[in-house]
Amino acid sequence: VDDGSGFLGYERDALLHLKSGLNSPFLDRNWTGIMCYMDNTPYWYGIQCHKGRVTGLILDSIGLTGDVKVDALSNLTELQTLSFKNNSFTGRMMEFTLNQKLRNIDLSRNGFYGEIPPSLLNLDSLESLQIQDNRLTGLIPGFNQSGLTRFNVSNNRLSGEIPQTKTLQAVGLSSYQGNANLCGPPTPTLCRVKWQSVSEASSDQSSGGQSHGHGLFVAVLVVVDVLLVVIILLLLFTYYKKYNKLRKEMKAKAIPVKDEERNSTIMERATERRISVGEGGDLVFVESDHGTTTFDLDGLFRASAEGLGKGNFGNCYKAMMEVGPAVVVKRLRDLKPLNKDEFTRQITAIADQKHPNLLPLLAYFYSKEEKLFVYKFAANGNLFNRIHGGRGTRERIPFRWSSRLAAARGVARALNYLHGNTRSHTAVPHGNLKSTNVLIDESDEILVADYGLTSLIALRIAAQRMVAYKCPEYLSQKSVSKKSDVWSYGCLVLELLTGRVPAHSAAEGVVGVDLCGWVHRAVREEWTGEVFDEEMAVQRGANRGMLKLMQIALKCCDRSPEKRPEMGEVAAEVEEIKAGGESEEDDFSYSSYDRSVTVTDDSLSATTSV
Ligand SMILES: Nc1ncnc2c1ncn2[C@@H]1O[C@H](COP(=O)(O)OP(=O)(O)OP(=O)(O)O)[C@@H](O)[C@H]1O
Repeated sequence: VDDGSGFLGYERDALLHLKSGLNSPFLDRNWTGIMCYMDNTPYWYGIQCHKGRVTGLILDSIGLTGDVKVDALSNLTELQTLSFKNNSFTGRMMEFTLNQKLRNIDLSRNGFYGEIPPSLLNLDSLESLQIQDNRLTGLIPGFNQSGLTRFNVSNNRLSGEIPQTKTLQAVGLSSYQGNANLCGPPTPTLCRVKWQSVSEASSDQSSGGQSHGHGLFVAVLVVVDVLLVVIILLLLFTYYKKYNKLRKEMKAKAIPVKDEERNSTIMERATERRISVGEGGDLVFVESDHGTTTFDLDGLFRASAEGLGKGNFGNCYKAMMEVGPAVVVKRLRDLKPLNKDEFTRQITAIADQKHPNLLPLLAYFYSKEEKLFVYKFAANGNLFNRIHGGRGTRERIPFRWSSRLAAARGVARALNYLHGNTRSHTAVPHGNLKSTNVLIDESDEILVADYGLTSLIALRIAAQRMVAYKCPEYLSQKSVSKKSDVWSYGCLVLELLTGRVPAHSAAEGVVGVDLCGWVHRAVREEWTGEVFDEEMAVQRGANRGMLKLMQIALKCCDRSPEKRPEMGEVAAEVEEIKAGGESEEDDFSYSSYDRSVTVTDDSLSATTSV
């Protein structure tokens, strides 16, 4: 019921009901309190509102699993946009009979199966239907809504003739590709052969030469089918026997790590602890300090897994084994075509990178088809959620200045190490620094993840997907360097200081900010004081430190790479910043701070070269 506060209680209940089936700790933390008030920016992640009513639900790429609760959606009668793109939903595709205002539906890149519900034909306002990359079967209903101009059912298992409606014929061939059994225009396949059942075919046999030929054809088909089934059964039987043998061998070969091994080299340990699964692949342990003694390949494959999300280079799962700490398994895709030795060399280089602020690689698995990385699980999530999650709700734990400074310090130390400025012998740029790749462990230590992938990912793919905060020279040259890392670090610090979602990580429909441009403008136009996240300002004594950190970040975000400082210099400057005020001068709190006062620190303005 609309109680006058600008939202409908039953829509909120419907969303909470929907959430209860989504298995998402992130939404559990974020979807609390009031979802939206009148036309203000919604408090809940992925919600769009108009006059307190839910008009959009955009939950893309956040690793949602399970079934969608259809009865919950039925209560969102003002819904115009629904997007669950790139998650791991399964179940039948839902009907939207009570969501008559739906204009955009995007369920692409999930595991929906079953038929496309014909009730979608009654959605008169439908403009876009994106259901590609699922497991849908059956015929395509005869969509004929005149406004439906964006339609994509590619990469499913649909079959039969594409209906000859104006709407379905107007969209290109690419909308249908990847469905082996679709026929008729716009595909080049003719729908000539009408498949008959065996009984129909044999009853036809008495009626002339043509049906005799057809009967022969069906008989050949049956024989081929039977042969195929026999071959498949034989293969399955052989595979089962081989699998059982390998399991027994594996159990016998698993060797526990001994204390004296801890100081041996990675390669020695890798060789000694190699657990062979025959031609299938190896699980190689490169780190013994994080409970790796407690699992083997079999245990890992049997562990219960929870999807953490789909990244640009593969999917991440949290694996919980019967004993020992949870680990994270990253299933890599789009790798360079490296042979096993080259792959091992690159991994050894990654595993060799050891720093308290780098997420440790525990083990890896290599087979021709599958490459997995096993990492320590960071129990307190990632920096993106820490900065932005649960805003405006009572559950939000404030992210204070001192903790943000600690995060900036941790990342600076890690990058400085990767850039070869400390003991590290090989200097490899990170190339993909962003707040979801900065993790927080159970003791609130900062752990930078995804380092070293530049050497493994196919160049063409890396060029498209790396560098979340894109620096100007990356846009023209498509290459990553230490200087592009420095730019990314500057942007990450600005995200920390402002609490704003940067443009690259904003979900569709959620407004993100070009942080560098925005803060540079604030400095130029002399309203710097207003860009700081209010949440940290409650703590006293942070004024000078915050300004100093912003000054460093802006230097890192210089458009010209040569003018950006080296990571060593940056790390040293960040180390010097004090978390609290030790002098009167440093006292600062937004409660006593006039936000209209401009902070025109000369040195700050001097750093901007935009
Ligand atoms: N070791 C870990 N412990 C806890 N959470 C993790 C761990 N590794 C990854 N995650 C989380 O899992 C999710 C998916 O991670 P993944 O690295 O696959 O994607 P991403 O960081 O969003 O993008 P990219 O592939 O570009 O790095 C992210 O939210 C990430 O923070």
